[in-house]
This record gives sequence, structure tokens and C-alpha cells, in this order.
Amino acid sequence: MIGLFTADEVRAAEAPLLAATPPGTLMQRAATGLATVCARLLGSTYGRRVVLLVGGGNNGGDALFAGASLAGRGARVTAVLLDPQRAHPAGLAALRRAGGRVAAAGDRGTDQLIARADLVLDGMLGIGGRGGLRPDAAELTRAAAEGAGITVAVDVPSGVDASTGAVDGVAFPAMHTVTFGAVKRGLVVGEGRGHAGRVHLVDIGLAPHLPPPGVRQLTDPDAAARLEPPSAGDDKYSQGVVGVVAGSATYPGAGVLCTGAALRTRPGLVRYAGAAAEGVRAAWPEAIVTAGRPGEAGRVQAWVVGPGMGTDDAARDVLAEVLATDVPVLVDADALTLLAREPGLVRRRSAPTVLTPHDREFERFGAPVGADRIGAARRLAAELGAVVLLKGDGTVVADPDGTAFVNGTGTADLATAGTGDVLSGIAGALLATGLPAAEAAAVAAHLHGRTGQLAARRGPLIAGDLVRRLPEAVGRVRGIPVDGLGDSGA
Ligand SMILES: NC(=O)C1=CN([C@@H]2O[C@H](COP(=O)(O)OP(=O)(O)OC[C@H]3O[C@@H](n4cnc5c(N)ncnc54)[C@H](OP(=O)(O)O)[C@@H]3O)[C@@H](O)[C@H]2O)[C@@H](O)CC1
Ligand SMILES: [K+]
Repeated sequence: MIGLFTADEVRAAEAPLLAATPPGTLMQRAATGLATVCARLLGSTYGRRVVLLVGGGNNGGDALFAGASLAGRGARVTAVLLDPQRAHPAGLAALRRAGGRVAAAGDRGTDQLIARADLVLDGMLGIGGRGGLRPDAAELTRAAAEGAGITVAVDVPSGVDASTGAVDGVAFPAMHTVTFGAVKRGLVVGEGRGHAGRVHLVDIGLAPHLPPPGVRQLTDPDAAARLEPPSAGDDKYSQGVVGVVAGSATYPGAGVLCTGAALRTRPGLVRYAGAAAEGVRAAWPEAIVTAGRPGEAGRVQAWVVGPGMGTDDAARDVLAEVLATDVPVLVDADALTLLAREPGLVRRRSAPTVLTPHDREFERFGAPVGADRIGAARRLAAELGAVVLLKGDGTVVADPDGTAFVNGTGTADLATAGTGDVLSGIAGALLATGLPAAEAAAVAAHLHGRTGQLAARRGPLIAGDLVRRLPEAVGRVRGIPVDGLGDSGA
């Protein structure tokens, strides 16, 4: 698992390390790692134009030392200083010694310099940044956004809140972020995720000083460890039976997608109960289908309730019936709308409940998501005593006990009708296996994102493609090579 940390946690961890190492050691480690990544991105350094955007703190110091290293390898490096009086003196001296040039923000020609750069390094502000970018920093950021060069952020893209990912106004649009010692939460969640690009972690020796992470990201091996294949003694019941209540007679699609996703994730046994029975039976002869109530479907180890089921009184009664059971329940879509009117239905449960809102559904529970997505998901989870899977850029899963996950997989192609129904089916199947609810939700988000990445490689995807590609994606997460895809990366 990858630990995700706030700026304060990183600062606190740095303190003993700074005290135990000679002055400047950590910055040298950071700058060396940064220069290595930049050189790799450039391919060759000789003659390449590099512009450093340099703020008055240590983030600027990192950029200056890395720039000195690139200048030493033949790159044509110019530092643009936001505040010439406060630029890191030793870093500036190192850059000058290596043959780098220095300009000030606002000098004539700075915009053209940035526009023509092969690589723009953002060392304006890191974990010391507060609030929206000041006008001069915002101006340099705009120039970098318009240029054609590779954009690399030092530690954190300037303008992104390192702890929450919030962006107030503009922020540096990095294709790559080279971060030091620990992955900051703001690089993987909310608006920050889109500004950070690919994240490269440079080891500066911080790990032993970091607290146990309260927020984590799953890797493929973490997900694989929770997607155990059936063993020789398993039968169709022992893998966990999942029940699905989704879709309506007029719109059976949600029931078909949700049931299909559950079957393809964990093909033990799926029971369907509801008005889309006919459509589900036709699509999935493997499922056991009833047009009756959930109580008539037979015993299950987890329920999925909500997608496409409507919000009328009958739907409300079905939801109440499912929530009155003593097994884990995943509540999605229409059932979230109903639950927001009657949150007591979930508070009185003893078995785990997982809620899977997007932002508008979340807001129905009383307050908008706001800029701190992890904080918002944790608040609602604690309030309702339920796991909250908040969909979005960097889907957040929050457990009522305070632990949380931020998903690291996925693609913008997943923003299409029915993909949420698929996620619910995957998560329901994993809940039925007995995984702790927050882990089931986090693994489901991971697998759903990987499946989307896989499906999107062959062109625009629709939700049904995800269902079809799920077995391949499970194999891939487990590290089994998939024929015909040409590489192993996502
Ligand atoms: N500590 C260590 O051992 C190590 C630290 N490391 C590096 O140091 C970084 C942290 O350095 P830091 O603490 O000096 O703060 P930093 O991020 O440079 O920002 C402060 C500057 O930004 C300015 N500024 C603030 N808000 C602003 C705004 N909205 N708009 C515009 N400007 C704004 C602020 O101005 P001021 O408010 O003081 O006027 C000040 O000039 C960290 O991210 C990592 O890169 C690595 O070398 C590894 C070892
Ligand atoms: K930065």
C-alpha cells in the first residue's frame, strides 16, 4: 500500500531527520532525485532549454540545485526568480557556478523564454504554499500552461493544496510531479490529481519518521491479495452469494449491468430480485432470478440495492427490507436518494453498509463535498456509521473508524452511463466474500478503474465493455499477462 500524507505530517517527520543530518543534506537528496527524473524526461540534456520558476522558499532551493545539476550536464538553464531578494542563496550560487542564467519574474522576454523551453520546472512553492497563487506566480503558471515544453512540478504543483488537493484559482499544470519523502494527499485527490500528472516519489530517508498512514492507496498486488481465486474445496455457495436489487421493468439495464458485474467478479452465485427480472434472466442465465421481493430471493451474504430501481414508495419499502437484514449492504443511486430522506435506516444497522455517492448524491445528505474530498467522505462515514465511497477524480473510500483509501486507477473514459452500476456489482460481489467493507469498496474501485483502462485501449468504452473485460482485468491485477495488449503498463 502507498501511504498518503498531509503537509503537516511531512513537516513533523522532516524535523528529526533535519536535526540528524548535516545542513543541506535533505535538499541535496531531493535535488539529485529531481535532476535525475528531469534528465530522463528530456532524453538528452545537452543543449536543451530548461526554465526554473523559483519561489523564495526551499521549494525554489530544490529547483535551483536541480537546475545546477542539469546545467552541469550541458543543459541551457535559466532561473526566473519570483523574489530575487529571497531566492535560496546556496542554490543560486550553485546554478551560477554551473553556468546557469538568472532573470526576474516580470523581466521582458520571460514569457518567450518559458514558451520556448523544453522543460519548465515549477519550484515556486511546495508544502509551504498557502492560499491561491499570488499574481506574479499565477502569471508564470499561465505562461507555462501555454508553452509546449514538459512541465515538471517540484514536490507539489504550485497552487495545489498539498494536503487536500484543493485549487483556489490557478495551479501549475504538471505533466510530472517529483515529490520527496512521501506522497502528499493533494497529488492524488481532487483538482490536485489532475494538476500533478504522473507522480515520482524520491526517497530522502523520511520513511522511518512518518506516522502510520491514515489514508492509503492500493497497488495491484494489494488488490490481488484480496481477490483470491477459488480453491479446490470451494463450491458455488462458499465463494459468497450476492443479491442484487436494481433496474425496473421499463429500464432493466441497471439490473443487467450490476448482475453481470457481480457474476464476472466472483462467479459463485448471484441472486437477483426485482422488477427487471425478465431482462436479467435473458442476459444472465447463470443468475437465480425472482420478480418478487428480496426476502423471496434466498439467502445471500451481501446485497446491492439501488441502481435504476426508482424512488417511489415501493422502492423505499424494498430498501428498508434490505437494510433490515443482518448482512452487508451496498446502497447506490436511487437508494441513496431514498436514504438521504431517511438516514435512520442505516444508522440502526449492525452489519456493514457501503454508500457509493457521486457529488450530487453526497450533497443530499446535508452538505456539499467541498474542496477537501477525503475530509468530506470521512465526515459522512462517521455521521452515518457507514463506509462512504465518494466517486470522482481519485475516488475516496472512508471507513467510519477514520481510515481511508484514495483510488489510483481509472480513466476519464469511465464517465459514461452505467459504469456506476458496474462498480456496485463488483463491490457487492467482494462484500459477499467477507472482506472488510472498506477494503471491499477500495478493491472494487481499483478493479473498476483498471477494467476501464483496459477497455479504453480499444477505443471509446460503454459500461457493457467493462462487464466483458472484468475477468481479464482480474487476471491482470493478479499479474497474469493478458494476450494481445502489447505491454504490461496501464
Ligand atoms: N524541509 C526540508 O527539510 C526539505 C524541504 N524540501 C522542499 O522545501 C519545500 C518546503 O519549503 P518551505 O517550507 O520553505 O516552503 P515553500 O514550499 O518553498 O513555500 C514558501 C514560499 O512560497 C511563498 N508562498 C506561500 N504561499 C504563496 C502563494 N499563495 N503564492 C505565492 N507564493 C507563496 C512564500 O512566501 P512568503 O509567504 O514567505 O512571502 C515562500 O517564499 C518542500 O515542498 C520541498 O520542496 C526538500 O528540499 C526536502 C527537504
Ligand atoms: K512546486
